Amino acid sequence: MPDDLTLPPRPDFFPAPGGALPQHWSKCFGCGDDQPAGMAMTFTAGEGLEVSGRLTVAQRYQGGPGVIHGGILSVAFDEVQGMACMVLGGPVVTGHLEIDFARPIPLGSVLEFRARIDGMVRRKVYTSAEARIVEGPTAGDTVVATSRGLFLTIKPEHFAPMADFVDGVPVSPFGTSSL
Ligand SMILES: CCCCC/C=C\C/C=C\C/C=C\C/C=C\CCCC(=O)SCCNC(=O)CCNC(=O)[C@H](O)C(C)(C)COP(=O)(O)OP(=O)(O)OC[C@H]1O[C@@H](n2cnc3c(N)ncnc32)[C@H](O)[C@@H]1OP(=O)(O)O
Repeated sequence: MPDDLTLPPRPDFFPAPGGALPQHWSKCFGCGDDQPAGMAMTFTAGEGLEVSGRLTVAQRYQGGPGVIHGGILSVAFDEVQGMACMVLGGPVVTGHLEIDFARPIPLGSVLEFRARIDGMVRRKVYTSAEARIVEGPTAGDTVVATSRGLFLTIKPEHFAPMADFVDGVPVSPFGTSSL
């Protein structure tokens, strides 16, 4: 990480700690309630710049025998670190994401993710996150996976060339929540 990073303020529009965060896009595979095949993650604001996310590890997320697929875990980290960027009040996309898979995560577990912005320079937003199993046979305080991400702030027009590929009219596009 560069050493000239700054931290954004926690904005007035951000919910109080424990408050639900809106979806960023209702057709999102990670969090959208207009995406039946998706992962239906939910998010709440934490203290300071922290954001929490929850994922129930469904049977269909299996990778190795009885455990979560690493790609699914990567989606969850992408999502929660993207949501941590919501304090910026504008859109971001992932430029780089890295994951450390520290412990096996059994199917049926409920994972809690905590993420935050560690610093920014120009359009670059450096984030980190960790996951714990909060429900299930191996639940505990152990960190089961960690992640670092680089997000780039973008203009909303970034998505304009892709508009024709959206699968139908979103029922409830930006700024909605299934909570
Ligand atoms: C997915 C929908 C998101 C919708 C968001 C809408 C509203 C929501 C509001 C808040 C967000 C809330 C929640 C988001 C939740 C979940 C997020 C999921 C996010 C995703 O899942 S999103 C899909 C995967 N993602 C992509 O689809 C990106 C494809 N990609 C590109 O579109 C370009 O690649 C882009 C835009 C990344 C950069 O392109 P660009 O031309 O704008 O910028 P440029 O190249 O000039 O780089 C500027 C500075 O970043 C450095 N830099 C760039 N890339 C780097 C890399 N990889 N590693 C290290 N440094 C990198 C350069 O070195 C330079 O650094 P320096 O300033 O020091 O010179």
